[in-house]
Amino acid sequence: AASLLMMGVVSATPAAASAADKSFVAVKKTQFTRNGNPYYIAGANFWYGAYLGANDRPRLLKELDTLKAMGINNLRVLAVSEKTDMKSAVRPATTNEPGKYDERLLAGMDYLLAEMARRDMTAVIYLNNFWQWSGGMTQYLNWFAGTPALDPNVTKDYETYMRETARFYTNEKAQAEYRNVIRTFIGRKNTVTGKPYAGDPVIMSWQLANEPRPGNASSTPQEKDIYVKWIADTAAYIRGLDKNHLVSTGSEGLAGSSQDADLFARAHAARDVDYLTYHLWPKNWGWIDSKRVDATWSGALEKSSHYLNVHIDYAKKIGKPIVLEEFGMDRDGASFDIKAPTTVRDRFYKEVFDVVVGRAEKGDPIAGFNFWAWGGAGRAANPDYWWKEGNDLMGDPPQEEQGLYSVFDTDKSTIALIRKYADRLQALERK
Ligand SMILES: O=C1NC[C@H](CO)[C@@H](O)[C@@H]1O
Repeated sequence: AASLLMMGVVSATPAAASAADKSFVAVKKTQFTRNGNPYYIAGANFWYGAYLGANDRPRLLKELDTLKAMGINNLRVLAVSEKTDMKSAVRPATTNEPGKYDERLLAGMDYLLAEMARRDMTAVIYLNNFWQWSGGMTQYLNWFAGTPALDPNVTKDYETYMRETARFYTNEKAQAEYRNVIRTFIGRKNTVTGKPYAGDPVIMSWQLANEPRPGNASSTPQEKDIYVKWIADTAAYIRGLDKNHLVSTGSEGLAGSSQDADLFARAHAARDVDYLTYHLWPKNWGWIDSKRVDATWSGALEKSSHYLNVHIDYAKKIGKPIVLEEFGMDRDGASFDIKAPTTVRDRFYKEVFDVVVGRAEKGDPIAGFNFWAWGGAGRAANPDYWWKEGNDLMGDPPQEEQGLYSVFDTDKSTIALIRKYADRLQALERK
């Protein structure tokens, strides 16, 4: 135990702070509070933040300073990755095989959290992934069910991938190892600050996974019940380890709930799920054709506006805050080139912000946003824009072209837009 303690893997002391400690983000009816004030999220997706904490600290500090300067107060980051043969997954992984965790990479999260705390930022940390780009649930099944980890970028068969990946929820050995990872991670002591994670207010929320889905579009009532139970049980397990931090699911909303509003409500009614999440992807969901924007923009805007508003209405009914923790749009003409304009992206971001910030200002239960995703100083390394091990990491994980949705440090118009709306949200904290 001493060696584990020395490695900062387990904490010797229980969570230092009590739940009454106001420095932790908490929920009060349908709002977040922090340090006794309302708290709003002007956030970024920064999935690779801990990787920079391990492998490129000078770049990490620069990215955090740039993000702080544009009003960002929250980062949504990947906790762990699983080693896999799947081509479009990030390498190296924090988990090389069940129970074998890379301490050097885990210490990357220590450094990230220490530097975020110095900038008064908070972190939403997801502990698994429904998608393949960090190994994720399908890799757990490869370990414990012996099923092949089928990279949907290769098979092009997402329906099969989603149905098979959802078997993760009922595979006992996979669940046991997932809980080992949760316990190891939440029980960790930060090797930079000496603080136990469970007692560190820099963390806002533990998230079950990135975009967990009940299965594919035709998921059965039984699969939906399994999904609801997995969320409730896993959220309760996390609560049992850590009474200080919020718990969230990482759901996309209806798009991640087989378009079943009752399922979304049941899944998020769980006692230990503290707030709701949703994601908005007009291009991924086929609402907009980036090469035919004139013909498809109005339909995409109408669907997006409905999606944005209906989930805030769900949050009102369920009585919990909601965060739009992912949204994105590609560059003009579906280009990946950093020199391509971002006219359509900026127009889309403005529409999103007008709904999110506008309804937050009216006191509705929308607590803010995280745009997807910060690319910062990262640059695509290959003419085909695909990622290879050793290349810069950026907002687009390895399963997507490097430059698809990333907001780079040279995208001045988008950064200015984010800053403007971040300021409006921060103004609400002073009321
Ligand atoms: O969580 C996610 N949501 C959408 C992103 C962009 O397609 C994707 O990269 C990621 O898996």
